Amino acid sequence: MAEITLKSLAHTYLADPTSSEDYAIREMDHVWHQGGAYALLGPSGCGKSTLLNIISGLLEPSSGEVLFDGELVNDMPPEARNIAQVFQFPVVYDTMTVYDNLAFPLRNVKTPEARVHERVMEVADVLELTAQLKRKAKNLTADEKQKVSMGRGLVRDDVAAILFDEPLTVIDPQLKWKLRRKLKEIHQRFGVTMIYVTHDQLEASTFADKIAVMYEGQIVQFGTPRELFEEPRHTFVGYFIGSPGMNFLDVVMSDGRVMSGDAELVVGQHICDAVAHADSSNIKLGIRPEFIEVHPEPIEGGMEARVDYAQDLGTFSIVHLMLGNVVLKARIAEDQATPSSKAWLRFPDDRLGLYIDEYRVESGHE
Ligand SMILES: Nc1ncnc2c1ncn2[C@@H]1O[C@H](COP(=O)(O)OP(=O)(O)OP(=O)(O)O)[C@@H](O)[C@H]1O
Repeated sequence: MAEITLKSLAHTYLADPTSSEDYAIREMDHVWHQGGAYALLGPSGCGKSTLLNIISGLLEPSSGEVLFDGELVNDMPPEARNIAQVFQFPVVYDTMTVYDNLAFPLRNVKTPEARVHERVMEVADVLELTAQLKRKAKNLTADEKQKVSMGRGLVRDDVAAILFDEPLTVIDPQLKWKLRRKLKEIHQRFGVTMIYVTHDQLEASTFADKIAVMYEGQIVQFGTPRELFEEPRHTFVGYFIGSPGMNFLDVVMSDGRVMSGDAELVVGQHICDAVAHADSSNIKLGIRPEFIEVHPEPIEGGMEARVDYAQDLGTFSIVHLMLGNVVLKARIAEDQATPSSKAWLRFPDDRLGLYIDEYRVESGHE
């Protein structure tokens, strides 16, 4: 097992990059601590696979350093890095039995047969493959093949880390959930560093203790699922995490008032001061749909809004609102009255985030 450090790492696939947009990985520093269960979460094309391939050595970065336990590994080939990688699609030897497939990575490093047997049986047990051990891999279903592929990644206990690149894509939805829990269990049992790539927030938060959210080649936040939900450091994290995502209101200061579109916002003095002193014209206030207070009657400090419509989703409703010409979504619990045409909104001070140039700034909550 190892601590993996990325120092001033950047990668471009172009021969002559001219701007930061030409980089699949924009310069970053990051540490994956030994033994952690991590997710690398982000939309398609943000650079997740590129980053994994740089860690495993399949790809050489354009600049920067990759260190395992402080040792520079940039020039080390993938086989010497001791990294197990599980890909989106199964990598199995069709003509071998399941047992031999699972044993392969161990025999490859000359593990004694008694130990091979012990580990194969242990991994087969966790992945519920024991009954299939004697079958040829070519006769397995796609789900079973991917389980074998994952097993091959998990079977060695001396690896620096195991990297999973969207490993459950081909798995039947019902089995997906079960396998995610299994992976978590395996992590707890074996304690190896795991980095799990996905574009699915649910998948990331069921597996990982900490999630790195990637956007346009950068890790914009690294935190627990709760931190990402409660204090998104970047507007992208706000949009991407949560369902629906965070509301963001473009704001400006006008005659001493904080305005969003044609609506005056009722916010604390420290927010007014921060907006007034911001050194940018890209200023947003963010608030999660869960944290907007929605009142059916006028209330002190309430901002009058029009109710467009409400979606009843069983245990809660999503109310679509217009505050002046600004569209907002609020989430209301089932036991709370859903307003029909008008509502009065309050933004609790401690739930508001101020974002300047897309990054959250501390606004000095009182
Ligand atoms: N071999 C390559 N040659 C050129 N450009 C590439 C290559 N591989 C990836 N890219 C580009 O690099 C960027 C990052 O791609 P990458 O595959 O790392 O993203 P990703 O987050 O893993 O996406 P996905 O979830 O779709 O796999 C994208 O713009 C992609 O088009």
